[in-house]
Order: sequence, then structure tokens, then C-alpha cells
Amino acid sequence: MTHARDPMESHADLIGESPALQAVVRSARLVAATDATVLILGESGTGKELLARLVHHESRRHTGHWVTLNCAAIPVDLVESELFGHRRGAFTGAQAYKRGRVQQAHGGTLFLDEVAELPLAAQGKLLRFMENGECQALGANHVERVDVRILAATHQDLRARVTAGTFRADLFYRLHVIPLELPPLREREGDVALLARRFCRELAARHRVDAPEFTPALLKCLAAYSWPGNVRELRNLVERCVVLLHGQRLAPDDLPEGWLDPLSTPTTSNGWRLPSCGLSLEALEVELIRQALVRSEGNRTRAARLLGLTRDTLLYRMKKHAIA
Ligand SMILES: Nc1ncnc2c1ncn2[C@@H]1O[C@H](COP(=O)(O)OP(=O)(O)OP(=O)(O)O)[C@@H](O)[C@H]1O
Repeated sequence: MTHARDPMESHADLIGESPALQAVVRSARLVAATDATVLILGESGTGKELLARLVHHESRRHTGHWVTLNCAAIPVDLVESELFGHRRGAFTGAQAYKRGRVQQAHGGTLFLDEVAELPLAAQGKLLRFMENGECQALGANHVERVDVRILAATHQDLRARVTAGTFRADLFYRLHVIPLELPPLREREGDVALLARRFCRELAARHRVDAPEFTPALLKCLAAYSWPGNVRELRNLVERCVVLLHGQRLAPDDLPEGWLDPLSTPTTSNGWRLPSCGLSLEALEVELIRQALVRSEGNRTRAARLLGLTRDTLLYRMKKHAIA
């Protein structure tokens, strides 16, 4: 989770030449030189973490630690201790002193991924820390001064969270100093083919196989596709081609069914593909659950969130429809 910078590491790895991406990269480079808080927005899989790394590596803190915390991946009652650490005996199970990610990032950068999922209590503590640079480990009776730059990211609509009362307005404004919004892949003209070729070369070398060749017709298909999972979905598709179809010249019909959802299916503005007609309500529900699970990479908590359901309701419905 934490490492000092490898000076040989290249950050040319945020691939893309489209004006839409280049505009964001330009802004990221401008803010990198400062110590401003940056909030990175964009759909899942658009490269928010890569952009955050670019900001860190081009900042004066690049020799300091890069520390990340995925706020959605930690049980709610452990978030504060992950962030700020705890003293031995601070709560049941706290058997030893533990430094928080904030302290680990001293002199460097802390990247808070999925910041919308931060519980309200932790939001208050984070805000206090951002205002005065002081933090207090759970159970500690003194505060520490820590020098950390905060970068945060979310694919959620944070303003809507504020309206719903699940995200503090004051923290929203504190984070929203410099918003950088990554465009979805379907809006990056020319980048799909570029990324597909680069991933193909890189993954063929990694898997030690001959790269497959993407015909112009296939590249055209890929460029027309809506990519609800963005660059992550493209990379996964290319990896499947490299592993299972290596050395072959691939036309659109060579992709097995299901590797790419039908190009003609309409996409809603937030990435859901709606089956055209003839589906019963029950079949539609199954389809939406399936899409949510694909988009969340099998993570049921995130899938439930995408569908606006509680995790329990999602599990109940999956069981009802026998979705594994
Ligand atoms: N422009 C890009 N060039 C090369 N690789 C990219 C690019 N954008 C994303 N990727 C790759 O796609 C995958 C997803 O990227 P990343 O984790 O940064 O996305 P994210 O927006 O943070 O996703 P999430 O919201 O799900 O956390 C990673 O493997 C990353 O290396």
C-alpha cells in the first residue's frame, strides 16, 4: 500500500491521445506542482487511480510515500482506525499499536479511493485533519501534526450524496477545490484502438505468446462499443484475446459471443445497457443484476449500490433468480 518512488518508474502509462483525455492530463500536471487537494471524478475504470499517481509523481512530494486507502473496501467500523491508527486496547481486538494511513503518508500523498463511501463519523475526522493538519489515533490522548497531501476519487455523484445527507457538505467543498473529471472511454476519440494495440503488445509479452492481430474492422467495432467498464473492460477483453486467441488475425466475428455485448444495444447516460424489447419484468431484473455484477467485478456490495438496493435485498434477489 505504501512505497517510496522508484526513480525509474515511468508515468507515460496513462495512455491516450484524445483531446478529451489530454485536457485532463494537462490540468493534472498544472495542479501537481502545487499542494492543492484534488478530487478525481469519472466512471469506474476510467483511470482515476493512474491519474492520481501521475499527480503524486509529478509533485514535489514524489520522493515521499504514496499511500492509498480504498474507502469502500474496509468494514465501516474499522475505517477510522485505518485512517488515523489506534493505540493498543483502543477497542476490542486492538492488540497492538497501529499507525494509520495518514501517518504513513507523512511527507507524501494519501489517495482516498471511493471517498463517497467514507462513513459520516470518519468524514468529520478527515475534515478536521484537512483543516488543521492534526490527527489523533483512536484511544490516544494527544494529537500529531502530519504533512500530507490528500487526493480523492469517486465514481459517485458526490453532490447527490450531499443532498441525500450521506456526505458532509463541508467535506465536499474541502475536497472539491480542484475537480478533475476523466471522460468515459466512449468519449475519447481514437483512444480505443491505441489502447487496444498497446495492451495487446504488453500482455502478449507478459504471457509469452504471439500477439493476436486486430483487423481494422474489429478496431472499428471496438471504437463503436459503449465500454460501460471503460479502460478496465477494454484491458480485460484484450487479455482474453491474447490468452485464448493469440497469434490469430481477429475480425469482429472471431470474438466469441458474450465477450462484447451487442453494439447496437442502447446505453443510458450512466452506462446501463437496456435490452430493446420483449423481456419480462423478471428477465429485465436478472439482466440488470447481471450487468451490475459485471460492472462491480463480482463485488456484491458495489453491485447493490449500483442498483440502489441494500446488499441483503440483492442477495435475496440473486438467490430467487438462481444467479451465482
Ligand atoms: N489511460 C490509461 N492507459 C493505460 N491504462 C489505463 C488507462 N486508464 C485506465 N487504465 C487501466 O485500467 C484499469 C483501471 O484503472 P483505474 O484503477 O485507475 O480506474 P479507476 O477509475 O480508479 O477505477 P475504479 O473507479 O473502479 O476504482 C487499470 O488496470 C489501469 O491500469
